[in-house]
Amino acid sequence: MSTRPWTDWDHILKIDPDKPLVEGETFEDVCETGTDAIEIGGTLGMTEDKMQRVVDACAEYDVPLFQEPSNPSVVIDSPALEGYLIPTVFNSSDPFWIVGAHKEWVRIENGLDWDRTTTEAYIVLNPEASVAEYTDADCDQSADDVASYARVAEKMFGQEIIYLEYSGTFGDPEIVSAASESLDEATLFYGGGVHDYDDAYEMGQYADVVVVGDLLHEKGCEAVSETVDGVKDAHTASAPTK
Ligand SMILES: CC(C)=CCC/C(C)=C/CC/C(C)=C/CC/C(C)=C/COP(=O)(O)OP(=O)(O)O
Ligand SMILES: O=P(O)(O)OC[C@@H](O)CO
Ligand SMILES: [Mg+2]
Repeated sequence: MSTRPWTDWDHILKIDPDKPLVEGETFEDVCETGTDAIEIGGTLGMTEDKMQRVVDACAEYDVPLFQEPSNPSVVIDSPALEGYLIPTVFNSSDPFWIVGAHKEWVRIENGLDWDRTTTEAYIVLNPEASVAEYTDADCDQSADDVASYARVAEKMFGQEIIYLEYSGTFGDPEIVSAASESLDEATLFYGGGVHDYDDAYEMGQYADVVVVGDLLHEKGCEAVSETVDGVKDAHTASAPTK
C-alpha cells in the first residue's frame, strides 16, 4: 500500500456485503462510479463469505479495495485487498470496541499484514444507527466534545484517520466543521446520510473524505456518482487548503 493513500481521496463508497445492489446494476458499475476507494463492511449480518464475494466481484477493476471489519471473525486475507481499515470507537462506553476486540484479534491471529493495516478513530454520532447500539456509543456530544475527541485522537493517540460516523442520517455541519478545525494532519472522514450532490458538497466543505454507503444500495450508481461530483467540486472550490 502506498503510504497514506487516503490523503489523496475525496470520496469513499462503502459497500455493505449484507445488502443487495439496485436491480440491474453490477459490481463493474459500482467500480466505475468515480469513487476513490471502496470500503467493504457493515455492522449487522457480516460473514467471511459475504465479504469474500464482494471482494472477488470487485477485484478485477481499478479502484482500490479496503476491508473494514466490524469484528475480528470477518477479516479475510485476500491479495485483492489494498488494505484493512480497522475501526476503534473513541466514544464507545465499552473498552472492547476501543481496544479489546483488537487485542483479541492480535492474540488469536497475530493481526494481519501491518503494512496494510491502519486504524480509523470513529466518533459515532447517530444514536439510532446499528453501529451506535452495537458499540454502546455515547452519541450525546457537543461540537466542542467532538472537536476535542478528534484532537485527542490525532495528537495523543497518533491516529491518521478520524471518522465522524452519522450512518443513516445527515450530520450536523457545525460539528463536522469544528472537528475539521481541530485537526492539523489527520484525515477527516465524514459518513452518514449523503444522498445527493448538495449533501456531498456541504460536508465536503469540511471533511477531507466523504463516505457514501446506503445510497448505493437504495438508489444506485448514478446517484453515487453525483455525490462524487459534489465532494470533488467542494474541494476544488476551497483548494488549496491542506
Ligand atoms: C479488531 C477488529 C478486526 C475489528 C473490530 C472493529 C470495531 C471496533 C468495530 C466496531 C463497529 C464499527 C465501527 C464497524 C464499522 C462499520 C460500520 C460503521 C458500518 C455501518 O454500520 P450501520 O450503518 O450502523 O449498520 P448496518 O448498515 O449494518 O445497519
Ligand atoms: O450509509 P450512510 O448513511 O451513507 O453512511 C455511510 C457510512 O458512514 C456508514 O458507515
Ligand atoms: Mg448502514
